Amino acid sequence: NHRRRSGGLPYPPGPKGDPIIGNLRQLPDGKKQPLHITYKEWSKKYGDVFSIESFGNRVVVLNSAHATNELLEKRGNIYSDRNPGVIRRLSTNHHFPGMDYDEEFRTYRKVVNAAFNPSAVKDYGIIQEEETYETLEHLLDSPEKWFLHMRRSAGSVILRVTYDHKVRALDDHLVEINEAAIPNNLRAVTPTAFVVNFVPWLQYMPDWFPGTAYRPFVKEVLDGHMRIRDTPWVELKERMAKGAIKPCYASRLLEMKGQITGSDDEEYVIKASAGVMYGAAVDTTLGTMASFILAMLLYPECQKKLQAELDSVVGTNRLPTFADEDHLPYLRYCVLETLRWNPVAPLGLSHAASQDDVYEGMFIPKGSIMVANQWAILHDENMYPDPMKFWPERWDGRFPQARDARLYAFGFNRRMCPGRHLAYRSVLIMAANIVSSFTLVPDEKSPLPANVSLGTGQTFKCNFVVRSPERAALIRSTAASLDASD
Ligand code: HEM
Repeated sequence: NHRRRSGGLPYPPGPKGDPIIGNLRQLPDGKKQPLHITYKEWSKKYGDVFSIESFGNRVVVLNSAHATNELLEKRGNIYSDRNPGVIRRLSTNHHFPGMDYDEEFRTYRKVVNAAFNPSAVKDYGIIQEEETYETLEHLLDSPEKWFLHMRRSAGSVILRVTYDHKVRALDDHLVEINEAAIPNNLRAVTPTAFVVNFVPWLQYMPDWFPGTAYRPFVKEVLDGHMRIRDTPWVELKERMAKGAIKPCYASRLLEMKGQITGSDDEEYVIKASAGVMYGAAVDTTLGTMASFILAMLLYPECQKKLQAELDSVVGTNRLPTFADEDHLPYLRYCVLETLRWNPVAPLGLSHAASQDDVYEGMFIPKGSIMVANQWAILHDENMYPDPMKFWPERWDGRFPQARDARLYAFGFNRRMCPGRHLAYRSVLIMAANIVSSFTLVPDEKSPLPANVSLGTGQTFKCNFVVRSPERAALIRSTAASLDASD
């Protein structure tokens, strides 16, 4: 069958496996070193496109911009499904990040883009500024809890943007139901997490049969989706009925209801799409902020240069706003460099092939899981010389071959992160304000990690030294004016 479908062409090369279980024994578990590093090493041996296989499931790993351009971008129409695991499929119920690239998915993306395109996102700038100023005050009060303050801030930005719901503390009820759903969602999209993903006929066996214990898990995932969709929606509708709501993703889309895609169930699409935002936004934005802070600690000369730019453009009598962005090139380089130097999703979110395909003489069968090693691309020395170094100046035009880090850090083509404009601006405004108000100094007794990885809850110590009593007073007075307008 393979010979007929592939015309005798080989699969992309890879480590030699065993019969049936394939590469199961070679699969790195990521404990010794992160997977993206192992994959980059293997790409030197097998080529920038290599593959591994187990129980007939093939994973194709793309380690170069050339390969992601040729496949995920140019042939995006056949490489935009999600991984074909049974669990992913069973737990996708209107959860669009897990959907294949089908009609329903396209409706969701249309709706999301209507409220998250670059011009719509500008309207949320005021929310991002206010949450940033509030975080500065929290950093003055309890700098040792910087990670928690930023978590609150990231949560409040996304819940205000989505539902006009302000988060005052991390015990907020919407934060809690969203946080509770995240681990299950991550497990649901991990192809190796359940036997039934490898042995699909298990789904037709009775509950007593070994390997069917995934069923309560799927129910839990689906229940979690319902909770995070319904709870804020009911509250939103109540407040809208009273006329007590500021413009946000949900209200903006409800005003356009019926005109976005023409479909009858547009309100359900708005509600279900809103429900995925917290989970997609918080850890990613927070991880990127933590990477920025780490970079400022490890590269104090960059921090000094950024402070000098902010001082000369913004001065000392006010805090940075989005209106300053165009005058702060070094700030923009620092944010791009953060996304490149320590991408928080180093292997992105895998896609899948919806058809058989041939690439440079290699056969890629339908259903293959496509992993883009975004970290390897963002550390390709042909585009980014001296790639391990945090070097914002690389973005000043001196390397014409350096493609914008956002083209890789946010994924590809039809699945590319729809929150990228919002995310970029969240990091930019927070980075500007923190460095303009504080000097970040490493803690002498605690060594710094070399990088930050997502979802581990791993953090590090950083001293936030306010730059002057006047700046502290400015933070207090700005935060007080926010409280007054609340
Ligand atoms: C710096 C922060 C962020 C990074 C690095 C990031 C990165 C990514 C990546 C790599 C993907 C997978 C793309 C692909 O499959 O090719 C993705 C998907 C997604 N992101 Fe983000 N993201 C960030 C912030 C956000 C924010 C703030 C939101 C919401 C406002 C968001 C919403 C989503 C959604 C809904 C998807 C799924 C898209 C789909 O399946 O079609 N992300 N993101």
